Amino acid sequence: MEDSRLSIIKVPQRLRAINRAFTLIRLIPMLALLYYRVSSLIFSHKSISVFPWILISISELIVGFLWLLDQSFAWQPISRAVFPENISKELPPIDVYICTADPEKEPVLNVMNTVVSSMSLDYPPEKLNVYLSDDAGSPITLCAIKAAALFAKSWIPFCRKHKLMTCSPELYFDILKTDQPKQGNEFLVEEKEIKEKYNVLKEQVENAGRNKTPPTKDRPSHIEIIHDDYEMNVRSDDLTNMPRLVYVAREKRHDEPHHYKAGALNTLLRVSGVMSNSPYILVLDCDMYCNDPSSARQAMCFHLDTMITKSLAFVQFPQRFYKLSKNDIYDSQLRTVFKRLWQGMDGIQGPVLSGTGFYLKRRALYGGLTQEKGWKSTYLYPPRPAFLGCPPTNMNDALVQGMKWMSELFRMSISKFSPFTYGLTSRMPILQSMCYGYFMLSPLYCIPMSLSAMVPQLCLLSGTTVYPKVSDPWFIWFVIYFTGGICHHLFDVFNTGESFNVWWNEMRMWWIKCVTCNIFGCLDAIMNIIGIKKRELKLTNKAVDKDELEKYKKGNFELQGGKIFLVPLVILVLLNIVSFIGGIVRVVTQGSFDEMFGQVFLSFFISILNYPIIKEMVTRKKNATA
Ligand SMILES: O=c1ccn([C@@H]2O[C@H](COP(=O)(O)OP(=O)(O)O[C@H]3O[C@H](CO)[C@@H](O)[C@H](O)[C@H]3O)[C@@H](O)[C@H]2O)c(=O)[nH]1
Ligand SMILES: [Mn+2]
Repeated sequence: MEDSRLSIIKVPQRLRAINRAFTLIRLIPMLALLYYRVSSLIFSHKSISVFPWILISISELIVGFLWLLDQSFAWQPISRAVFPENISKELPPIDVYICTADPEKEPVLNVMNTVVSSMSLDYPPEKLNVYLSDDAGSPITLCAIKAAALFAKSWIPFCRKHKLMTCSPELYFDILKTDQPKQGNEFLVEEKEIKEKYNVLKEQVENAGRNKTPPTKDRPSHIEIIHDDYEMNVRSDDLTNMPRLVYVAREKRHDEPHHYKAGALNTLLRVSGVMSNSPYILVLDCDMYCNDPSSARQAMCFHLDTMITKSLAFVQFPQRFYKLSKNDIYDSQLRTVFKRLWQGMDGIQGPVLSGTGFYLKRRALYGGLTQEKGWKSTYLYPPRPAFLGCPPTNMNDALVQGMKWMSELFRMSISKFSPFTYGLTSRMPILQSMCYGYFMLSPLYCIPMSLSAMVPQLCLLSGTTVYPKVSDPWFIWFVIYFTGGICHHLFDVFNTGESFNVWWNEMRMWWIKCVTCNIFGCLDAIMNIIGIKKRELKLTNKAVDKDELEKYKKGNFELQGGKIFLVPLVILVLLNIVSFIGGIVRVVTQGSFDEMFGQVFLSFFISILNYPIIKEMVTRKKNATA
């Protein structure tokens, strides 16, 4: 019985117990601190400066509230494993959707790698249909997809014959050379041949790219079947049959909203509805190479399981990245999201749809995919990444992306889908509402993080205290609260098999995002809402600059191109250095260690956390003056 299961759930009991203990350990000091803040303000015998005190109290209140919501993710984390070899039912057809929007920012060769790798999925080819939506309607992409289809005719049999795992040619030849599973003369000869064919494809794509035509704002739709074995009646054998490949550029009119990716997906739904109408859909961004041909079968371990399929809307895979530097300074692996938040949500009702890398049941879309209709989701974090994307390699790209999210989340938090209206009226279970609430309100972290990097420091410079003295009995609560948080994070990082360095990088990047992306995201949303600024979704840049990549690999930040975006970061970092130095001088000359310790420590902490940023600023300054 046990071995015929398609999937299992792992409930990490120890982790759950430790998480809950940490929640308790921090809840008590948090309440104590809030009491201390309010009571000092009301009954204070001490001379406190009211204004900074209130600002700090507000910060701590917001942090406390968001922290409370955040505990919902740590309450019931689970993980899953699947056994595709146990599938005995007939596999259902799948439509693959790939969206691209701009041949400049999204290199066409990479898009073709996504296309080719998805065509190479280990799935019956007559049950796989790949649709590429080209929102630029670019002749370059159309030309490239034809060349890619030709290349796939050799590539797919090569992958199938040798059972290759890495089915994106770019990854296969360029990055994962070490991944080559086969040896032997025959294989090496074939590999050489296929490499030459890939070089031809590269050349063809490059040539197509040379003849740049500016995108037209108005155009009719263009739908073209690029390859269809069954229509062409070229029934050959199991090794050479290919999935159907379709190119779709939807109609666009400059005065009509096109709804970005959502609009593109809607078009694909309608087009594929007529052509193949498969019951399952795999949604991919143009930079998400399929990296494990078995991902479709893995997803089917849930969709074909009679115990869960009825209410299962989609199976979400995490977004993982190639070319990640060992020292992941931009925290691109998003460990917290994919190993903590998503697994936490999976234990409650399943993760939210994260835009790419999921196998969706078409039927779940009829009448709207909402939780009230009882739809659920599952999450799979397999050992081998199912899909691989391209990480940002400079601060600007890491920012732009974060800001987009923050802006949209903030808009949502004050829309009719806000956790306060939607969560309460839809009678969502409490833990679930907390999860959604956390996502939507997390942009607000910008307030406490900026205030706590500014107010105590300015007060330190002017000699005002905002924390209790070290000798004050209340001080210990601050210590427990602060170190409790640090320890919980550290435990979580170690528990997911990561190092001390990851913990430090995550903390820095989280802080940086709070004082940049979150601030600008909130401002952007507010300006949209009051109508000063038009809402625009900026595409993330996927073209990697060679020098930038080098710098990234060495673990150095690239601040160029950030402009206004980095202003708050630079100001806050400088302020903390100045106030740390000023604070030390004051403590030494006035002997005020007891009352000033908290503030000196905070300035010190923020300064050392941002050491790589300081280093980069100094290097840039030097280079500029040299
Ligand atoms: O008008 C548009 C704009 C974008 N896209 C495509 O949408 C995808 C995602 O855009 P990208 O700029 O790469 O956004 P990211 O910040 O990387 O996107 C993350 O966040 C988005 C939600 O904000 C999700 O939809 C994405 O799947 C997720 O990867 C890409 O394939 C684009 O080509 C279109 O098809 N049409
Ligand atoms: Mn992307």
